[in-house]
Amino acid sequence: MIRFENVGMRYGMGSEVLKDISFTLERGSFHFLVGPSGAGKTSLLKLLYLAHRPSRGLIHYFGNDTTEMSRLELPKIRRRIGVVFQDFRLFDHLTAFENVAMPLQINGAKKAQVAGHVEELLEWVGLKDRMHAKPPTLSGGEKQRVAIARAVINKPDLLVADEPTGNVDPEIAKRLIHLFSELNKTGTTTVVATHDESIVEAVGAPVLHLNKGELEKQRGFKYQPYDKAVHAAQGTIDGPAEQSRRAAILQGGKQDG
Ligand SMILES: Nc1ncnc2c1ncn2[C@@H]1O[C@H](COP(=O)(O)OP(=O)(O)OP(=O)(O)O)[C@@H](O)[C@H]1O
Repeated sequence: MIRFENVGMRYGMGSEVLKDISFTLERGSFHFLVGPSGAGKTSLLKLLYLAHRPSRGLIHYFGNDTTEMSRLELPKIRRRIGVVFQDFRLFDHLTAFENVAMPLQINGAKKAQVAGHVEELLEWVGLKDRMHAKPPTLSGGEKQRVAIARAVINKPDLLVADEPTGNVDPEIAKRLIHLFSELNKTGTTTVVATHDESIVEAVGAPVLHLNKGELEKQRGFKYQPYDKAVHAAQGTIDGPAEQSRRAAILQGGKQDG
């Protein structure tokens, strides 16, 4: 469903912070992303939630090649992705309830439909009694839980979470990971970047291990080379034009900041 092939990424004119990243995320899979500080986890997540374009390589999304997508098409795909940012990015002028309700309202849900659903989710993350509070009055862990509720309320096709348990105690962390795995069971492909080895061990999901911008180990991970995947999906082999287009992109011929 999502495939990276020989992906590189750089910030501006700097050197590559991600190099030759290749993996496939099957629909409905759950993966952890681990690695030391500065390894490139947040950068890889930015590629995954389409906030940044690769400097080389191919990223396929829900059957589309992102290097071919226009800036108008990207927002449509982004609406299918829930993101928990490391720094939360809540709207300070809105209450916890309003922050969580926002993705539903953007998608056109009626106010009456929204209320019950938002309350239920806030209760689940242990914040029902804080739902009318605004982010500046919430603790770090409370903000994190609001950010998680907002990311999952739409049942996204892909959930990307950057250190989602970094500010909460172990009991809440367990609960949040349980929420992710429940959502995952309903079909949401999930990628969680974390430093917390105990969570990785407890869940036992496949792990992407980044080190200095490279994928070092892929425990329990299945990578199918592009040609084989296309061949399997379509029963065809790419024509020469497609092959040379791909070769040019993989060599960095098609750049974008
Ligand atoms: N906006 C940016 N501009 C330039 N370089 C950046 C930017 N953001 C990150 N980097 C660099 O990219 C590399 C990877 O950073 P990244 O934040 O992806 O790592 P990380 O594994 O998420 O680290 P941490 O665990 O500390 O959050 C680092 O060398 C970092 O200095």
